[in-house]
Order: sequence, then structure tokens, then C-alpha cells
Amino acid sequence: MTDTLAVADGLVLTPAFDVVEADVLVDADAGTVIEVGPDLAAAADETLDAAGGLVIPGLVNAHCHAAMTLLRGYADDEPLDTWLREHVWPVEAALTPDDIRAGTELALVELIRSGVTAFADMYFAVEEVAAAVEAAGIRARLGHGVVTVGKDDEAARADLEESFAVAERLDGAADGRVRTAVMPHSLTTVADDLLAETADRARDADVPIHFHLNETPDEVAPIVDEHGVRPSAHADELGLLTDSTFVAHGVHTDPSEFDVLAERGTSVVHCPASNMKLASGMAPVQAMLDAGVPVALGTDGAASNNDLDLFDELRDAAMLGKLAADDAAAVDAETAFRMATAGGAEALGIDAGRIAAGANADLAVVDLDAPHLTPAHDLVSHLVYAVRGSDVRHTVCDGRVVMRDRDVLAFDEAAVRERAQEHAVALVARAEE
Ligand SMILES: N[C@@H](CCSC[C@H]1O[C@@H](n2cnc3c(=O)[nH]cnc32)[C@H](O)[C@@H]1O)C(=O)O
Ligand SMILES: [Zn+2]
Repeated sequence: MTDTLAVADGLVLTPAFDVVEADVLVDADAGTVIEVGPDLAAAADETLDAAGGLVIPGLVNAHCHAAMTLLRGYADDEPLDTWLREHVWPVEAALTPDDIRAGTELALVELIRSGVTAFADMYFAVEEVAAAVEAAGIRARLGHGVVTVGKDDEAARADLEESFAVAERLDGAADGRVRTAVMPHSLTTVADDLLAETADRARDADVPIHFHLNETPDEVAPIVDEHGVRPSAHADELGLLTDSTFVAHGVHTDPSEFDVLAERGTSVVHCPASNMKLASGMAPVQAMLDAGVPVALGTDGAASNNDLDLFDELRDAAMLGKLAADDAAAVDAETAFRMATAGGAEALGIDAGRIAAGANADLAVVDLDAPHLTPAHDLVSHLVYAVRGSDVRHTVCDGRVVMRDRDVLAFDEAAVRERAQEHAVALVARAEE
């Protein structure tokens, strides 16, 4: 007999962006939605109370460095280049796998609490990240970040090989909830010959590629100077852009690049908070969407955000998108919400982002009973402009409840926080020795 779960008595956001009163009946074994409709709770084995709430597809955080929660608030108010080279990288050099486990568990608690059911992560000690994801019960596209600048040939080669080894070893882990990608850090931090090799081998192994693209002007000028083409064209010449590739940021991207990205079907993951905090710039999100570029949403790491609440990102994306386009109609609520759901699913190459019969049962229940969500003229507007991560009451992934009444089931939250705090303090002390 199948094990069923009913998300009962709430409102449900449909794929057409209508809000209906319905129960969601889930096959907990298969991890899929059986039916969306009235009065489905009576026959279910287990019920999740959604009364007073809105059931939404689980959010997808399509660009993250989860373990960087350990560096939250460690080095603020610096531009990308100094922030990375003078502050972040020296501390990261002292990271241990245990640190990464502790930081990732903290990130997972934060992600699940704000209704995220899938995320992409670029970091190292990816075994630890995968083990934490397996325990947490959500989905992820994981990869080892490769940086070759400043390394000798042997160290650079080892980093690249690790990226492919991780992608092969961990793909399909956690009952298929963990998928992988190869993740060269960016076009300016990985040598060209290794980028070309990455593209070739990724195609042969059928593994997606994820990297940072055009985050700052410093990532554009050297490529234009050396190769005479924009970075997206250069990436395309190297063979890096396919429909399974997804790139982070795309801030300093011009219309010729929109065409390349759209033609290849490469998704851009917009990270508005990180882009504002590091003063990287405003991504031309509406223009990219108009040109047919698939756009998703991400937080980036907690050290440049400084939290992992994707509802903040929704609001920031809508706001910054208007400013960038000089148009209040740009990046409207529905557009922003699609980026954080179906857009993220497309970027990660997973089936998610909608609540409908047959779809993966990845969803969250948002409490609507709050002063900042009153009155309720338009709930899609609320999701983007007014809901906070802390409004999420339950999170379900793959048909299983991962948070019930704000209690993340896989972890003892107090212990996770304490462990992260201890690891963060010891890490910084070691790095600054
Ligand atoms: N194996 C590499 C590590 C790369 S992981 C991915 C890297 O991206 C860094 N990172 C985090 N946020 C950003 C960003 O916004 N832009 C570029 N890099 C970032 C992060 O600190 C981490 O070092 C090594 O040996 O250094
Ligand atoms: Zn990043």
C-alpha cells in the first residue's frame, strides 16, 4: 500500500498562477503529487495542516556556497576582488571537511526554514555537502569549485580532476536527490586550456557545467582585451555553453551576449543581494528575459548576502529589476516568482517548480495570518513583495515532510547552530594566526 500525505485545508498556487482552495494529495513513496482538489485529506495516511496558509512550489536557490554561512558577517563592505582575495580565500584555505559539514548543515536549516527544496552549490569537500543534503531531505545540484589562478600545473590539474571525480561519484546520491555538475569558478580564475578541457569532458560525460559569468567589469575587460569578444562569446568558443549549463550573475552582460545565451539555452542565475552588497552592478534581468534567456534566482553565499532567505531575493529581484530597466513594470511579481521556481528547476535540470498531479511533491506552506500580509488583494504580489522566509510553516520535498510547524525534522537546530558557531570561531582564529 502506498504511503500518502495530504497537505490539507489551505489555498494552493496553481501552475497558471491562480489561487484555489484545495488539498494536495501526495504519494510519499513515489515523491509525487497524486491529485490537487477538494476533500482529499480523509483517505490520507498523514495530514499536514495548511489551514490559513498558501501552498506553493518549493523554492529553488540556483546559486549558493552553503558552507559560507561560517563567514557570514566576517568581511563586509568590500568589492568582489578584495573581498575574495584578501578576506575569503585566506580563510577558506584553513577550512576542514568538518567545518564544511557544520556550515552546510546551518545553511540547510536556513534554506528549509524559508521553503527552499532544491539548491545548487559550488564548494569543496563536496562529500560533506552531499551527506548533509542526504540527511536534510531536500535536492541539490552539487559541484567542486575549480580555481587555477595562482596554482602550479600540478595543483591546477588536481583541482580539475577533483571536480570531475566528485561529479561522477556523487551523481544520484540520496536516492537521486543529489545531482552533480562540474564547476569551474569563472572565466578569469580558471586557465583557458582547462576551461576547454572541462567543456569537452563534460559533454562526453553528460554532466552540466556551472560557473560565475560577468559578475563585475573586471571579469569582462581582460577577456575582451585578450580575445576581442565578449565573455559569453568566448565561453561559447570554449564550448562551455549548452542547455544544461547554468551561470551565476550575468551582471555585465550586453545584448549580443543575451543572444548567445538564449540560443544555447544557458540559464543565468540572478543574485541580486550579492550584486548589491559587493556593488557588482545591476543585471539586466528584464532585457535578458525579453531576449529569451532563461533566468533563475540565487542567494550566492551567506558571506555576500548575508542570509539564505530566497524570499528576500524575490523582493530584491523585482525591485532591482525595475531600477535596472528604469521601468516599474519590469520583473513583475509573477515573473520573479517563476524565476525562483520553474526557472530554478530549469537551471538545475530537475523536475520541480509546480504543484500539479504527476509533478514532484516539492512544496512549502506559507502562513498568511500575519499583519504584513494583510489585506490579501493579491497573493502572488505578497509572495514577492511581502512574505518573509520566517512565514514558511511547513516544507515538503520528494513527498516527505522536512519541516513541520517550523521544526526542521532532520536536525537539532540548536545543536547545528552551536556547532557552526564553534567551527566559525575556530576557523577564523586558525586563519588569522
Ligand atoms: N577549489 C577552489 C574553491 C572554489 S569553491 C567556490 C569559490 O567561490 C567563491 N565565491 C563565493 N561567492 C562568490 C562570488 O560572488 N563570486 C565569485 N566567487 C565567489 C567562494 O568563496 C569559493 O572560494 C579552491 O581551491 O580555491
Ligand atoms: Zn558565487
